[in-house]
Amino acid sequence: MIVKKIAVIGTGYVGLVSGTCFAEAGNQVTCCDINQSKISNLLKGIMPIYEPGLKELVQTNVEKEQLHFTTEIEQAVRDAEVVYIAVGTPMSATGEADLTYVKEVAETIGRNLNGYKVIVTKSTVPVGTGKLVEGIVRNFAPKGQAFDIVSNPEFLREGAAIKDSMNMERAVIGATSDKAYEIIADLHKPFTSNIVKASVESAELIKYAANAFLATKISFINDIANICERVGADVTKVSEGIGLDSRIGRKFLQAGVGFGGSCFPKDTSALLHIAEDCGYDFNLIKAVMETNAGQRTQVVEKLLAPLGSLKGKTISVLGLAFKPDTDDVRFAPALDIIPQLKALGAQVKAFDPIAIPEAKKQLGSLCEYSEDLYETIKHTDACIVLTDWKEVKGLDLVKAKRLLKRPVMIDGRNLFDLDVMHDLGYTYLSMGRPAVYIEKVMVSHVI
Ligand SMILES: NC(=O)c1ccc[n+]([C@@H]2O[C@H](COP(=O)([O-])OP(=O)(O)OC[C@H]3O[C@@H](n4cnc5c(N)ncnc54)[C@H](O)[C@@H]3O)[C@@H](O)[C@H]2O)c1
Ligand SMILES: O=c1ccn([C@@H]2O[C@H](COP(=O)(O)OP(=O)(O)O[C@H]3O[C@H](CO)[C@@H](O)[C@H](O)[C@H]3O)[C@@H](O)[C@H]2O)c(=O)[nH]1
Repeated sequence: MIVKKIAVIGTGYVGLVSGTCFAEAGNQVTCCDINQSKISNLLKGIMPIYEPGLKELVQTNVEKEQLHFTTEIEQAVRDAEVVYIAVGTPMSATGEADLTYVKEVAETIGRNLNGYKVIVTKSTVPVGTGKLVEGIVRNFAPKGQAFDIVSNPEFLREGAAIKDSMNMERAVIGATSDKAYEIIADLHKPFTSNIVKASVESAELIKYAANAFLATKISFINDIANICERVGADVTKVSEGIGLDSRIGRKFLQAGVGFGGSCFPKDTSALLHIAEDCGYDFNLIKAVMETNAGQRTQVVEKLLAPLGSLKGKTISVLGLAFKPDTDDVRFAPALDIIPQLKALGAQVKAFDPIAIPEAKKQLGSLCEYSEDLYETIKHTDACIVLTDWKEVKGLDLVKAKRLLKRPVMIDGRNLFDLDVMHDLGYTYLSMGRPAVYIEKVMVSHVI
């Protein structure tokens, strides 16, 4: 690999992780952001996100002087040979990807183009954004200044971001020239030997197709789970039975409260808009989104079955993050479900080991927060499992039952064994598995 000077614009989950990994591979990397406090914290060694292994890797590369942080984006662009765009592309009010930040950055790059550079989009962007960025850069760049555009989408998973980036299953590179392709392929040599060379448009679509396919697997198994409940089958067995067929595979077949996070909800919606824009009615993806929304309301319906009304009841919610090992709460099930519980008259106590500060920004005083699992459960009428944190998986069920006012658990992640829950005397309603129903929901002794 030939060492490069790289500017990464946007120091969020993707920019910070990929910038750090490029530095770890020996490149000179400057991560830039418009958010002053994010950059000043990073300069003090304070990470803006929770991601296993990130802090240590940042520290090592800052000490080696291979990783730098700045808000001076113009200078970073001027100094770089490769400029990565890693800003957010959030869901707009109408459901498509909002390209405001990408366009802003393209203008900044254009204005500061002082020699040949490869401009790479890592943000998830609709097909055609490569051309859009090219047009903006050309508009603001000095006349005749050469540059190339590359689409190099990101596939990391939150909670496993460093691992995924240092050891990619594949890299996808769509470039406007062979020269640019070779530069970006060379940068990826330390991370993977599987490189898919595609057009810019194909690379852009690969990202959405990958996320939509995974989301489809989840909604498919959730639909099967809903059928299981009606016919007395167990979705975990169905999932195992189909997943052992290598053509299907076992991954992403865990039924539950539906997918959340910063990517699947927004990217399925953006793909629907991409399809609409080219005159294609993508019914499958509409159904995937619809099934997912339904999984959220189901949890509340399951709670109403044993409790009747929620008025005057207190419910404990186990897990605020959209999945374990992250503090990200974007489109987390808890953000939908806690307001539903409140609207039905319940008081809510919520547990999370890491995501409370992020959740508070969204939910405010809608619930009480605690990092103590058993304090959260204590004196509540029922608990709902929303995130498969290891702390929740390892819950002492005997102790939890003693602390609960009623032994009622709604499990949105299918964490516990049905026989165990039955023998312990829980009313236990999970997703796509037979209900464990204790006829009389007794008020148990609270220690
Ligand atoms: N989070 C993930 O797991 C993940 C994985 C793959 C792809 N993606 C995609 O990558 C992109 C970034 O996602 P993220 O989760 O890292 O977002 P994020 O919100 O965590 O970070 C984006 C950063 O860009 C900064 N920014 C915005 N405008 C800027 C500008 N004009 N100049 C400099 N910085 C600016 C913001 O301040 C923020 O720090 C999105 O398109 C997302 O869909 C995300
Ligand atoms: O069998 C499963 C697997 C996942 N999920 C849920 O699906 C969501 C997404 O999970 P995951 O894919 O692990 O998390 P993300 O960090 O959002 O990663 C996805 O989104 C990223 C952003 O585009 C991509 O880069 C990754 O490849 C893609 O996996 C979470 O709410 C999970 O709880 C399920 O409900 N059942």
